[in-house]
Amino acid sequence: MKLLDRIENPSDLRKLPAESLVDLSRELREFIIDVVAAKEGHLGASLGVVELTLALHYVFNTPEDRLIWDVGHQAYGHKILTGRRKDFHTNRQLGGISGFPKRSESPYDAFGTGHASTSISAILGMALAARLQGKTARQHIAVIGDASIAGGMAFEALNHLGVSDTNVLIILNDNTIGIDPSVGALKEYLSGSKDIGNGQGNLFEDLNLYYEGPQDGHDLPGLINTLQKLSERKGPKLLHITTTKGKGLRQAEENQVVYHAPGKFDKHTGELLPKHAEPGMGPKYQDVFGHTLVTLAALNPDIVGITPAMPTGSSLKYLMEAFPDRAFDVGIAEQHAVTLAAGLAAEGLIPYCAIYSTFLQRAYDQLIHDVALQELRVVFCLDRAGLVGRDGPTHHGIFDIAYLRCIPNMTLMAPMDNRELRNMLYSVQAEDFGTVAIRYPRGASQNPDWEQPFEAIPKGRGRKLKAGNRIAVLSLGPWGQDIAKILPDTKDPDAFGHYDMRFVKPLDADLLREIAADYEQIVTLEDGCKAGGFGSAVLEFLNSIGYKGNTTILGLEDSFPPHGATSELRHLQNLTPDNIQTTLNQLI
Ligand SMILES: Cc1ncc(C[n+]2csc(CCOP(=O)(O)OP(=O)(O)O)c2C)c(N)n1
Ligand SMILES: CC(=O)[C@@H](O)[C@H](O)COP(=O)(O)O
Ligand SMILES: [Mg+2]
Repeated sequence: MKLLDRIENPSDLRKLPAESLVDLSRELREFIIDVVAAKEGHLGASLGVVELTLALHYVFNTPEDRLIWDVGHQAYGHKILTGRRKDFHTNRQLGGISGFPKRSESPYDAFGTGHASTSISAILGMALAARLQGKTARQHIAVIGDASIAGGMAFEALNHLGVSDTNVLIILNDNTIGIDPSVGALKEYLSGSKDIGNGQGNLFEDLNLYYEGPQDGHDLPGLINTLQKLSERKGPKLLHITTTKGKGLRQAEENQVVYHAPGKFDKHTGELLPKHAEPGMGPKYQDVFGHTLVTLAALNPDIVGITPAMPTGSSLKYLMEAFPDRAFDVGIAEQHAVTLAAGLAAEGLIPYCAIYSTFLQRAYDQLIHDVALQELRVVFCLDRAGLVGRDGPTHHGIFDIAYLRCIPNMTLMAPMDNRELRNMLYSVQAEDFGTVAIRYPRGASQNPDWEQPFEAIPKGRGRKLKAGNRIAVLSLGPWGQDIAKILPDTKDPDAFGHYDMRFVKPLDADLLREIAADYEQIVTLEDGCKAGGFGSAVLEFLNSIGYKGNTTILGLEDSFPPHGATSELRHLQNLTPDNIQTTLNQLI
């Protein structure tokens, strides 16, 4: 029997002699590789912390001692050792375990994560609570990566931690990379000062933390030793370890960007399995964005690009390659990215700031105070808008319509397909739309021949795609393509008109008046939360002009959608193309 099969939870682990843990680390790595090869998910980060994970659960008394994993994409080993080995094959599947720590899933998941740089604040909160509640023996540990510790929240928390006199241990897992290589002065400080442990000018010691390191994070006996020593030391402390992302799988070590989340691969050879593109599909929306921006930047010298730590994911990397001086990866720093864009715009440049919809949530005040209020011309390219699939509730980009449309001076639009995305990106530099957000989803678009000559889209103008005589369907974004396919198969195709509204703000008031005059019913459709979204905006307008017909809003219910394939999540919301067709038939 394998050692790993004997571990139901960390108390089993703690019964093992320390000498057997190196064998266990091999088994744990192999287990992660086996499952992720077939089921997909985040790989490199978990492989890099196998020794750390074993050492932490061996030395500390989890779950009584609190352990938080920043971002949480590196917590697969933690899940496997804490009661979820048998369920691990369900990782990120609908109804299965989450790909991130989740409080409702296990008492060992002390804090839910997914977005970066939260762990130090959260663990400090727990440590302060322990002190107030008289739990003086409890230990509090946060594991944070070299890219995540550069995030503003982490710095804010370190500032507090250093004067807190709490029982907190921060483990800085330094593998010199985030998803893409880490950037910035802190990265240079960490990688350039191999002897920052010598006490001279050590940033962390200067912030009042007891510091140990840099230490080899793959030396399991060494780690256990250090953690045992640190567990006996009171006060805030930081252990700096160096690890290799992807450790134990050659390809993952050599190609760390791709093997961050590689998709399916051969568990024996490590080679990626080919992805089968569906016939008739176009490139990913991200690539349409990335390549179009390069074309536009060549035409317009005022264009610059910004990404907070997602050059590959957002495809801003193409601009970084073509115009290195005009593209900025600022690291995990969404708030800085937005205000940086404001500064560039204030000087007359046109920043295209590519941010995942879910991560822009973090920079809401910057968006209002630094950009919109000052009427600055910044183009927010809101990637991963709508349901994102297996990353789940921490990552769905479903709130942006609601949180953006209430901001004065904003223009908010969504392309129905890749050509429209291309034309929107073109239009916002040809004409001044002010502060703009263009939202588009994760993954493949339709239309292989998307690179057509640019056509300007006038601000606030939707378009009629099909006339009808009873019910108007007003779609926003790519789900409009489903409508175009569904309508001919409804019970009465002539009944339905179809409008691609393109803009949530400003709404196309002229077109809406026309629609209200011509149709007895209106249906809206969006890949976003219904509460306060596009449908709400249309309903508010129709109410203001005294529309007497029925309005049906189709969108996501007032809940956090779980993780799973996007098609499954649409099914749960009654929003697959088939579901929508049924709904439309019922309205006739
Ligand atoms: C606020 C926020 N921005 C961006 C991301 C996307 N993201 C997930 S993991 C990651 C890199 C994390 O790097 P690091 O902290 O060094 O951990 P490692 O992957 O190297 O273990 C990024 C940018 C995120 N999860 N949260
Ligand atoms: C953990 C994290 O936040 C990222 O790795 C995220 O999973 C990336 O999502 P995409 O795969 O959509 O780029
Ligand atoms: Mg890292």
